[in-house]
Amino acid sequence: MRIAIASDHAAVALKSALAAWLADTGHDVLDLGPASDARVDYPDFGYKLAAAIASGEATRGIAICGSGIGISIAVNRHPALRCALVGEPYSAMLAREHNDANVIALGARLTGEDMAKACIAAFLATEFAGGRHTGRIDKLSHPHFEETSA
Ligand SMILES: O=C(CO)[C@H](O)[C@H](O)[C@H](O)COP(=O)(O)O
Repeated sequence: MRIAIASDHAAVALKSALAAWLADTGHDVLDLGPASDARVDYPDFGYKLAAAIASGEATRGIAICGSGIGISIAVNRHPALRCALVGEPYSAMLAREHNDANVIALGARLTGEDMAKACIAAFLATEFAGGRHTGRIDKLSHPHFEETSA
């Protein structure tokens, strides 16, 4: 399974550490940048990651910015992507089991390297449970915003 990883300037150091760790543990890693900590805009790298997953260039993705918020919003703009912002492994596991997330987002200014690794390990080890969750995932692909009568 190929894993794409991308960040903004706030998370370059964590991204490099995680990419090296993933490669050391036998994963095929696609590092989509940035290559330095020069200031960049998280949407550009979130969109790059989303495109790599949507095209099949990678199967799963890890998106990192300072808080994880901006880049997770960017990734989720792509209709084929489900990105979950996580800070501990239980959420990372549920993001796969219930939400079939293809990307997790992490906040480098909030989550340390060891916790980030634990989140990624849970994310990569968990399969989508299907069943009652399948229809809910389908609804995410076909959003509807009718007003309720309440
Ligand atoms: O998108 C974010 C906030 O939701 C990220 O934390 C960014 O990394 C952050 O906004 C970058 O901030 P900076 O002051 O430009 O380093």
